[in-house]
Amino acid sequence: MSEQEIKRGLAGVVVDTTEVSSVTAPATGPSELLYRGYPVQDLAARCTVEEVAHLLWYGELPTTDQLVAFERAERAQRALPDAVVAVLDALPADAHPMDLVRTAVSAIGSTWPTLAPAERTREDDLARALQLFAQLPAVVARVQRRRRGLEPLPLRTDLGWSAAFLAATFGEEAAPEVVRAFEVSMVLYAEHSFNASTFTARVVTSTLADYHSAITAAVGALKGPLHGGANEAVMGVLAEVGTADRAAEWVAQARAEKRKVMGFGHRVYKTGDSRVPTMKAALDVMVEREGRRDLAELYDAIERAMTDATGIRPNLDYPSGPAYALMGFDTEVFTPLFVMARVLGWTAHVREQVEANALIRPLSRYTGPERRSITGN
Ligand SMILES: CC(=O)SCCNC(=O)CCNC(=O)[C@H](O)C(C)(C)COP(=O)(O)OP(=O)(O)OC[C@H]1O[C@@H](n2cnc3c(N)ncnc32)[C@H](O)[C@@H]1OP(=O)(O)O
Ligand SMILES: O=C([O-])CC(=O)C(=O)O
Repeated sequence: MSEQEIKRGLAGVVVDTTEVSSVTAPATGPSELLYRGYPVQDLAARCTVEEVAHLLWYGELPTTDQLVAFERAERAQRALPDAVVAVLDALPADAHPMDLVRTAVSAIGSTWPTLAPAERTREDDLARALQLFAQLPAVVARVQRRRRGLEPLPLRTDLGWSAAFLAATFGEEAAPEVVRAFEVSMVLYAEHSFNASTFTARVVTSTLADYHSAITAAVGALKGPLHGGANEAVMGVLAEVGTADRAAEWVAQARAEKRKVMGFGHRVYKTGDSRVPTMKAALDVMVEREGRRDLAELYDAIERAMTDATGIRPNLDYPSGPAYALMGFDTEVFTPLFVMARVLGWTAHVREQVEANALIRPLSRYTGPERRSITGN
């Protein structure tokens, strides 16, 4: 057993099967991401987040009647429970938004009964998933407004999930192209197989722990800058580089210092993240709207400099970060936006784990001191 090859970070290890999504990343040629068989680009172009939620949870895109019922159920649950509002309001206003979101998910969980594992049903799990999907926008909108000293606004129920969130955050209905750009980002962020946060949710679920423990842990895993936190960290890169003409020199310096450039590289995709072109198109819409050619030039220059110097390609966080900035979000709120979408994938995987559970418990190779005795006092 001790002679087994160690795959640090589980790189390249297939640990289970999944029907939720597939990531194909050949050594050469284009990569592909499918949600239950559908290319993510097609879903981003043609579907709402609500339709994608239905697909991820139930395995199929909704019929017209199913969508009406699904939207009605989601809209009915948008208001936060009083207990969750009280918890959020008791936390420091300057706490990192991801800390507030993580605590909110845990607090939402406390409003549900803890079920014995044998009592757990698919219906109950899906009801919890729907509530999280419906209420996370209220949490994030509240957090964003509080950072600006603004009173929270209720989520409107006459608007779709994305439009209602943007209206509750910024106090007015967003233009249709902004809603679409945001919606595209949400569809692209919704699911990505066994990434670190989803795997975290599956590990917690594998112990038969409760639903919200798994999702709370997943939020924690997403916060790190090697994973979801990179969309926030990208803004630091753009700010440091400053202007397009400095990109090549800055990248050379980062390489010399062996610094990771946030928003670039990926554990699975080595020839490019299949989601980037779609998100870049959404960013371009925001750039045109806001008249920010300077930002687009800076973005392109850093990408070119990275590709020329290292061959390392951008991941989804690279275009998402500046797109969210142009939509008007604070940088620290970018990863909570990722949570709002990825909760769909996490909850789909939690259910899959429950339905074919095996405790996730790998082995380690001990490299500490040899067996020894306690001597003296
Ligand atoms: C939605 C998402 O979560 S996507 C990921 C978001 N994360 C980021 O953008 C953070 C920046 N990127 C990274 O740190 C990495 O690319 C990761 C963590 C995402 C994947 O990394 P791994 O698969 O573990 O590869 P690893 O970090 O070992 O990198 C392999 C080589 O490429 C280099 N490399 C990888 N990414 C980067 C980067 N962003 N900047 C500079 N060099 C990089 C590494 O330094 C390493 O070089 P070496 O072999 O000379 O030591
Ligand atoms: O798959 C990964 O490792 C990271 C990622 O791109 C995601 O979670 O969307």
